[in-house]
Formats: sequence, structure tokens, C-alpha cells
Amino acid sequence: MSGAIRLRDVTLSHDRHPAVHHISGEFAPGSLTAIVGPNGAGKTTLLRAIAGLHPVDEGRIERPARIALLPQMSALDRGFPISCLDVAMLGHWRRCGAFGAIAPAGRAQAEAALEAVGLGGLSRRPVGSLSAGQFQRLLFARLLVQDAPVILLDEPFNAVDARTAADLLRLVHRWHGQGRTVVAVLHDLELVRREFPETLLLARDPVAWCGTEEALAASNRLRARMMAEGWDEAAAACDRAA
Ligand SMILES: Nc1ncnc2c1ncn2[C@@H]1O[C@H](COP(=O)(O)OP(=O)(O)OP(=O)(O)O)[C@@H](O)[C@H]1O
Repeated sequence: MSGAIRLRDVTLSHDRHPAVHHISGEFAPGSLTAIVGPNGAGKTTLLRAIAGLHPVDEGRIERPARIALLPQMSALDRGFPISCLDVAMLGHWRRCGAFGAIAPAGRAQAEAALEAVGLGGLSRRPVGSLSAGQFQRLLFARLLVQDAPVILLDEPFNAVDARTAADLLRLVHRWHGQGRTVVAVLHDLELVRREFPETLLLARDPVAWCGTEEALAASNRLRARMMAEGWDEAAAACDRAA
């Protein structure tokens, strides 16, 4: 699988207020990387830009055509009247289009994905009736169906219990073992130290992007915190010369 993502001097903003500044680097094919940093550091914005869902102000992002994104659970409307199987089958959307017919094999694949995340008996259940943990399992089932070489996860273990987190983490390691490129925004630094070999520490500017132990050294974490304390939320558009 060719899952390299290259950032070339990338700057991102919201309404011309800078969110991520001049970041360059590569998520190597097959790497497993955590993105960490203070609240408002630009982590979600960066992930969405890599997925092609947020415009790039300056610089360039090079990425494979097929990328799967797990958005933050809080960003999703769970009141939509569709079943678990329908949501899992949405993973075929890129290949079939919104109104394309999904072959029986595609349906079987979605059923198998539900089984793999522990929702085997819940195909027909409306998504609105799921617990937070079951809903996150369902979104992982959709990722399984998407079968993309790059998988982006935004706070995948938020609001789920320890058992669900452990099950979902096993899937993350399975994807890594299959050679996919996996990038996850996380806040639990102990989990990152234990499970993620590479880390990008972001505080709008990149603070460190390397092996996890080195990236999370006390000096880097202090620098990120000091940078966050100095943020001006109303800063104007990025001016590198300033
Ligand atoms: N839709 C939006 N409109 C305007 N500003 C936004 C929007 N989304 C994010 N921002 C701002 O962009 C900056 C980066 O936000 P982002 O959500 O990317 O940070 P984050 O590191 O993911 O934060 P957290 O850890 O709190 O989820 C913040 O200052 C935030 O207020």
C-alpha cells in the first residue's frame, strides 16, 4: 500500500485566523503516528486538511487519493434514521457513489465488519439507539469497509470505556500491521507512549515530529504549553516575516 502523506510548508486558518503554521514533514507509508498538543493547537484542522476537507492556505499536501477519516464523535449527528448496516455500507461510497448499487459482496463485507467490531447482532438497529461506545465501534466498522491505505482518527477513544478502547486499539494495530498509514489525534500521553511509535507534537507550529519518547520529552511539552499560553486568538492572517 502506498500511504505516504507529505506536508510541504503547510499553513491553515479559519476565517483568516491562523490555526496551523508552516509545517513540513512526512507521515511515512505504514507509519503509526499520534498527533498531540494543547486544546486549540490545530490538530483537528490538520487532520481535516489531510483528508481534503479543509482548504490549504499556503504550501502543499501530497497524499494518496483514498483516505479514510474518523471524525470526532461530537461532530456527528446521531439522530439520522438509518441502520447500523447502512452506516457500515457507507464505507463503499467512494467506490459506488451515492446512488450506486452495492453488490451482495459489498453487503457481506459490511456485515463482516460489524461482526469484527462486536456489533454482529445489531445490523438492523437504528444508529440513534446505540451507546457512545457502540457508535464508535460502528464508525470503525465503516473504516474497515472503506479499506483505505491511509486512516485518520480524531480522538478515537474519547467517551468509550476501557474494553471498547482496547478492542478498537487492536484494530488500529491490525491496520498498522497491514502496512496502512495510521494517524490519530490523542490527548492521553500515556497511551501514546505505550502504543504509538511516532508523535507529532503540535502547538499551531510543529514543536517536534519524531519518535514518541523524544517528541514527548519534558522540554518539548513545556515549549508547547508556553506557546499555547502566548496564543492570540484574534491574530491576523499569517505573515511569516513578522
Ligand atoms: N469552524 C471553525 N471556525 C473558526 N475557528 C475554528 C473553527 N474550528 C477551529 N477553529 C479554531 O482553530 C484553532 C484550532 O482548532 P482545532 O480544533 O484544529 O484544534 P485542536 O488542536 O483539534 O483542539 P482540541 O484539542 O481542543 O480538539 C482554534 O483556535 C479554534 O478555535
